[in-house]
Amino acid sequence: MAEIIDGKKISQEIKDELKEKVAAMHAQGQEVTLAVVLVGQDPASCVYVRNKKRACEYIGIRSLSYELAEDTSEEEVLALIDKLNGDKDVNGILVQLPLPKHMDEDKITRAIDPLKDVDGFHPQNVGALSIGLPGFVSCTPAGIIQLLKRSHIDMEGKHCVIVGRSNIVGKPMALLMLRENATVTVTHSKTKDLASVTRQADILIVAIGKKQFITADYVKEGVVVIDVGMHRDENNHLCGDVAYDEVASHCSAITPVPGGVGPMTIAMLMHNCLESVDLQK
Ligand SMILES: Nc1nc(=O)c2c([nH]1)NC[C@@H]1CN(c3ccc(C(=O)N[C@@H](CCC(=O)O)C(=O)O)cc3)C=[N+]21
Repeated sequence: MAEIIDGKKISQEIKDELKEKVAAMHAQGQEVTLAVVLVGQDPASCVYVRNKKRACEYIGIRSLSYELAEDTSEEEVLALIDKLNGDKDVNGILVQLPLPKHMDEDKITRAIDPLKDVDGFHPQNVGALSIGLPGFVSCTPAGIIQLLKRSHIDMEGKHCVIVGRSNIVGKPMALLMLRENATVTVTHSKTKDLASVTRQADILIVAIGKKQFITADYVKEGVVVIDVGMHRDENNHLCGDVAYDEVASHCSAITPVPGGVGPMTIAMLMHNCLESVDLQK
């Protein structure tokens, strides 16, 4: 039977550790503040933003929320970021993605002060990660490392196959796995005979954004499967990139959706908010 990696429980442990740290910071007169910018009313984004606010409240992080209309201009968003960059009482800045189509996400990401970029999306933080310098690490891949470490799953020398090469999950995931001394293979939509590659994985990390794409024939017996996907199935239930029901019985451990990677993303965002205070010193 596969061990079900409980992301809800592990994220709660992390949030409790952070809550204690924030209490100690408060005792020293140090506040922690996260500014969240949401443009438009994409329902999924609204849910995530609400969950982030709730996590901030729990931990004792002050959250400022900027909810802008869908038709806000790019200049207005850039002006707001500029103001938040210059505000010494703001430690972390997060601009919820996706942004409306009339905005250049790259340009907006680059406008955020790298020392306040708690998402870890700024090129300076991506570069820092790639050569092992201090900086913010993208929350989802950082959360996956924590899931594995806290489940006592050793990464050293293991073959980790990543499916998906996005800038916010696949690529930073590969760098973090290298840092843990795993042997890393990154696969993507142009990979030939994908199943023959994924079947070599000791640890398989799936972030392709295709509903229940990874079926039993993509895995070997005893693999650890991490599912980054988030979709709704025909019954409107949340499901991932992995066909959980048929894959789980082949795994030594697997993350569920919901209750796997998702809650860890938020816990690591909170972690980054605390780190931002130190980086700004
Ligand atoms: N600038 C930016 N930073 C992000 O980190 C960011 C973003 N934009 N845009 C959207 C994605 C997605 N994301 C999730 C966070 C938490 C859950 C999460 O908590 N999921 C719960 C279920 C939540 C539900 O019930 O819908 C779970 O998997 O158990 C999921 C997805 C952060 N993102």
